[in-house]
Formats: sequence, structure tokens, C-alpha cells
Amino acid sequence: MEAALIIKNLSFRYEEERSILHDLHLTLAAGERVGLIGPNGAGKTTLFLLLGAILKPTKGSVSLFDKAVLPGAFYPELGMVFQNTNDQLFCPSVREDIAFGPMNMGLSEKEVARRVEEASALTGIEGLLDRAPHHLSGGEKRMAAIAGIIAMGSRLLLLDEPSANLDMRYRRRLINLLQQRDCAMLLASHDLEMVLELCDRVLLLAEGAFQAEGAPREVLSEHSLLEKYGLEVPYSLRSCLNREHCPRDKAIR
Ligand SMILES: Nc1ncnc2c1ncn2[C@@H]1O[C@H](COP(=O)(O)OP(=O)(O)OP(=O)(O)O)[C@@H](O)[C@H]1O
Repeated sequence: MEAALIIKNLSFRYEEERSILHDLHLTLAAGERVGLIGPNGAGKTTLFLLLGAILKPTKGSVSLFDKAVLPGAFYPELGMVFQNTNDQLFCPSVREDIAFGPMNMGLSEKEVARRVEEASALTGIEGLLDRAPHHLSGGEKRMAAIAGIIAMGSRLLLLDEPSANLDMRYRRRLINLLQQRDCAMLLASHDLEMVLELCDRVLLLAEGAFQAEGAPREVLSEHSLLEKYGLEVPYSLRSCLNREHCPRDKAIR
């Protein structure tokens, strides 16, 4: 099966800082959806910046669809949604921001316009296309950033906290939208319910290494493991699998 992403022996430290990631190995199959969970400061965003060739590994290699990732290069197969959308939206209008990726792929004006229409309809932001990105709300900015990567048609999405700032309606739209796409994705999130709903596999990153890996229902049910790393079993798993830690049951007792 074709691999969307292969990470080998990947290590990283920021200059003069302690090591953040040590010797990571990971393969993502084409179309596979993997959740990346871990406490604050575990290195999830750092890992994404390495995969997006924004940072250079201290050691090891990354390849996307059998091509080595080199720092500074543009990989349209890779669509990244940054945790801080202000790092991503920089054009005078939302329309231009969504068009930026497809234009850099050398597509015709007509095709770029078609993709902008399609991506804005899928994300529900058709009414925002002529607005200035820096005047949007946090949730609107998030959906505009997601529309930008949808418009590129990337085969691998790196989503860093994509549901942050979204209200229930936009969050549901995002989950449905991602569920319908057949691209591979690595989804870093503290929204464990979303990880549970969307992902085929989950990885727990902490202390610079993957501490657990497996089916979302299994990893996310492990109360002691999650507690050790500052996480909680998601509510939807507590009531059926682990009644001892169910807040609803505690309230009744
Ligand atoms: N430019 C930098 N220079 C030095 N240290 C940094 C830099 N950027 C991040 N760090 C440190 O690297 C560690 C990993 O940060 P990172 O943002 O990758 O974590 P994260 O898992 O994404 O956290 P969160 O869940 O809070 O988003 C943290 O200790 C952070 O303080």
C-alpha cells in the first residue's frame, strides 16, 4: 500500500534547548486518519513544523508520497492548518487567501476560482469571501484556513487543533467534511471526542516519544495512561467503559 508519510529516526531540539522529539518512527498509509494527542508542550506542533519542512530535523528523515521532504520546499500534496490561524491568513481578502495555494500550484484562473467557490461552500464561509481575514472571528478564521487547504486538494492534511474556537455547528461541519475526504490526515487535538469520531488510529506523544499507539477506542479508554499525561478519557467512553471515573455517575452517588 502507498504510504502518505514516512518518518524515520526523527529527532529535534530547538537551539540550546532540551531535546523535544527523540527518534520517532511513523508510517501513515494513504487515506489513513491518525489522531495525535498529548499534553501541552509535548511537541505536536513542532512535529508538524518538521513535517511541513518549516523546521529542519536534528536527525532523521521525512518523506511524503515517496519524496524526501527538504526544508523550505513547497509540497502541494501537504496541506497544513496551523494552530494559530494568524500565521496562515495574510492576504487582503479571504477569497485571495483561499486562492493562494491553488495559484502557487500553477492552476488556471478559472480552476482557482472554481476551487475557491467549492472550498468556501464546503466550509460554510461563502458569505465571508470579500472580508479581510484579520477582521474575522476566531472560528471564522479557522474555517477560512481549512478552506485554503481544501482548495489545494492535498492528499495529506496536517491539522493542528482544527476544532479550536469552533462553535458546535462549525465543529460538526468540520467533522463531516473531514469524514467525507479520502485523503490521509494527522490530526493533533485536545478535542478527544473528535479524535474518537474521526480517526482510524491514535498516537500519544509525550516526553519526546510515542507512548501509546492503537485503535482510538482502546487508547482513549486507558484512564491511568491518559491521567499520567494530563489527559482524560472522553466523556462518551466514560459512561460505558469506565464507570468509576464517570462524572455523571459521581454526581448521582
Ligand atoms: N521556537 C522555540 N524555541 C524554543 N522552544 C520552543 C519553541 N517553540 C516551541 N518550543 C518548546 O517546545 C516544546 C514543544 O512545543 P509544541 O508547541 O510543539 O507543543 P504542543 O504539543 O504542540 O503543545 P500544545 O498542546 O500546547 O499546543 C514546548 O516546551 C515549547 O515551549
